Amino acid sequence: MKRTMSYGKADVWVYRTYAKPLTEIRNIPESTFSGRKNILFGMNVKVAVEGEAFFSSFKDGDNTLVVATDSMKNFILKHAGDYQGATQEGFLEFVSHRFLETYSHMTGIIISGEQISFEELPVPTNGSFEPSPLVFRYSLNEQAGATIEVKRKKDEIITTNHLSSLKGLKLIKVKGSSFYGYVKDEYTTLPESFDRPLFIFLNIDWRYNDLEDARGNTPDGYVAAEQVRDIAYTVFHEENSPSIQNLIYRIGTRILERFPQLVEVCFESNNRTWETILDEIPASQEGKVFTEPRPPYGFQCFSMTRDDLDANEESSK
Ligand SMILES: O=c1[nH]c(=O)c2[nH]c(=O)[nH]c2[nH]1
Repeated sequence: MKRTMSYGKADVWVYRTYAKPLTEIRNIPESTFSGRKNILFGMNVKVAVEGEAFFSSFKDGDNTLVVATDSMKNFILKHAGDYQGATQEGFLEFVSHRFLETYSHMTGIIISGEQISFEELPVPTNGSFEPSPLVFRYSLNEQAGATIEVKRKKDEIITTNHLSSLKGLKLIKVKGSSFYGYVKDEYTTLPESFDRPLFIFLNIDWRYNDLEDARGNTPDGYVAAEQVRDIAYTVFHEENSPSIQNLIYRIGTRILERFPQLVEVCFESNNRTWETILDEIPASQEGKVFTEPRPPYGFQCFSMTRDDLDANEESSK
């Protein structure tokens, strides 16, 4: 059995001002997103370092080759100043290659980041409102994420895996969702619902065919988490869903249709459907009252590739 052995640093908060703006984004009908100014480029980074050379630190307490995790934090922060690109994926790949270039006894790096979003704020400018280029609002909403894996292979440093993601998207649709027709047996207590308030938490991951697109250097190549978010809520808005399973399938289909540069989309969804307290309010045509559901919660995991898209096209012919 192969041993698990790595160590590293988490919660490395990086804030870089005036990074290169992200431009030349593919236009899609579901989104007005056209790029990021990157006046503030912030992320929370986690790095794990691999190498057989570290075995003696675990076995014998020999720290001769141990790069302190505190130094790793400094390394990441220092290189944030050197990064010339516009994307989190690009930065994580840049810094992980630098780790292997600098420390010859490191053989692999797994690095991930969650982008800290700061929202633009409109301020009065020349008789109308324009986004302030100086003041931003810290956002507690969903985040763009990325994971990069880099390995040393003989004399080369190779990026062996990459994944981009949208984490913690929380969407409520107040009506137009149902859930019925499921197995009924002696364990069933859930009433069928023909119109439920559907509250979902979504994590969505996507993988590019060519990593170069993820770096943000190719026109129309980069897929922004903001665009994935906009597709997710647009599909939710447009279509009545019979289940979360089917909803995420349709969101995935739309993402793969819009972005031919992607080979795979993966979902993890949570069902947080509110509990109905009042089905009718006498003074209101269609108002209801809800509260948070009690635990436990349901979840769905689903990954899809372009083969699923081709299967859809075949069946609609
Ligand atoms: O969209 C849903 N899928 C399920 O599988 C499920 N199960 C459940 O109890 N509620 C729901 N909702």
